Amino acid sequence: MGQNDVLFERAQKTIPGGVNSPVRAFRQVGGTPRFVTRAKGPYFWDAEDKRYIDLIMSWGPMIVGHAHPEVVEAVQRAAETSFSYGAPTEGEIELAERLCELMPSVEQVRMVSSGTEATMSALRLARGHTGRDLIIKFEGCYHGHADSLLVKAGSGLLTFADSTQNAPSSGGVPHDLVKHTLVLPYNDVAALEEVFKNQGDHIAAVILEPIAGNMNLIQPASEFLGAMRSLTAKHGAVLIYDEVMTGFRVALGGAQSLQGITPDLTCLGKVMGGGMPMAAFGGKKEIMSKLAPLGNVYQAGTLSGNPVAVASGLKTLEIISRAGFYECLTAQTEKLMAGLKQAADKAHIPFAVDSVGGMFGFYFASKVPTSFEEVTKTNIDAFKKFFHAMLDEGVYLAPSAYEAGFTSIAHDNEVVAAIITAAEKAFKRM
Ligand SMILES: NCC(=O)CCC(=O)O
Repeated sequence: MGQNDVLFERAQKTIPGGVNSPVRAFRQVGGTPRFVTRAKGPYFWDAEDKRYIDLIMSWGPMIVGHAHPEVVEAVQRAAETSFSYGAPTEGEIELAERLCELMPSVEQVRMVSSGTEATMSALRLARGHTGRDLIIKFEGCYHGHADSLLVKAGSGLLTFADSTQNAPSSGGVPHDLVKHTLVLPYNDVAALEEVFKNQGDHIAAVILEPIAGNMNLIQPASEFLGAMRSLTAKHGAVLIYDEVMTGFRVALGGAQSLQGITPDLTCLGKVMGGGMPMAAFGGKKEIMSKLAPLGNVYQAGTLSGNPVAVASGLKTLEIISRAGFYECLTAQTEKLMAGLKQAADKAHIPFAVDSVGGMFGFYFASKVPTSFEEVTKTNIDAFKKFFHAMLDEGVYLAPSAYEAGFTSIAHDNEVVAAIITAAEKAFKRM
């Protein structure tokens, strides 16, 4: 028994399933989760001191690489002045100003501590603003684990549960609550038009991942986004872009900057905190001013705008704003995906790839899927074999075929070449 097995056995005694978030548990692929001891740049080391090239980067946040010296210094400096005040600081204003500058649709922003809090609060705000209850979400999109959003949800719910029923994806979620959640297929314009035609004036909000990253990576068609923007505007519903995953990862201005869409509200997290518990939601001032203490929509948090997390976020945003950052990140990620595809082709394995900025998807299928249904038809057994062969070779992929992958600016030519060499060996072994 190795040290990872020892720790996993010990963890399961006091932590349900041995993990603090289900996607870490290797449930789809089998085997023992790796217990991390340290990380630097594109690498982390496990409890057996084996080094891995990290291709999840904490599921997105670590876009400048692990333990970037400038971020570490900023965090240390902030930590020395206390971890939390529960009172406002100038750093919060600076971070809010920076977020509004980088995403012009965000006129005002409020900070929270996790992506779940951001989407949950945005939804409450949209309902408070419109005085309506109904919301629309899309199959396979995951917006954190707030009750209303756990219907046909992606991420861990797609990996572990039966997400094929139009019922709560999780136990503990009242049917009475999710009856206000309408679920439509991603990229289905006709379904969207139909719902707005019949119930448009009762819809508070449409929430979506503008590039879905919780059912592998799925891109939206531009007609789908265009229809969504015009239908929500016409019927007075709030369009919520959940950019927790895509914000500052696919481009400096998020997916909305690539798509030319101006949402009413945007949810942010992951990269904006540089790996600290930090998230935000923001958008039109007219809507944001409905929040307490100005308006009657309540939302709060002891650690919201936490000074250490603000320092980490501000420094991370500074680094990613430097000239050439996204050009380099995008080129390296594309090079990686092209290399993986070539290696699979050589081994005659049906394989497709996609990427946007520093976010990628690969699929054991002959073409890139465009919907939740297509993703569930990809070859999961082939994925499992590939996952374990890559793990043996020292490359850590998301332990599920239903999650996107993430690179960082530290994934340079040498690292990309090492991943491709590992993949050539892995495909041969399959
Ligand atoms: N799709 C997975 C994630 O975004 C990470 C959050 C989690 O642990 O569920």
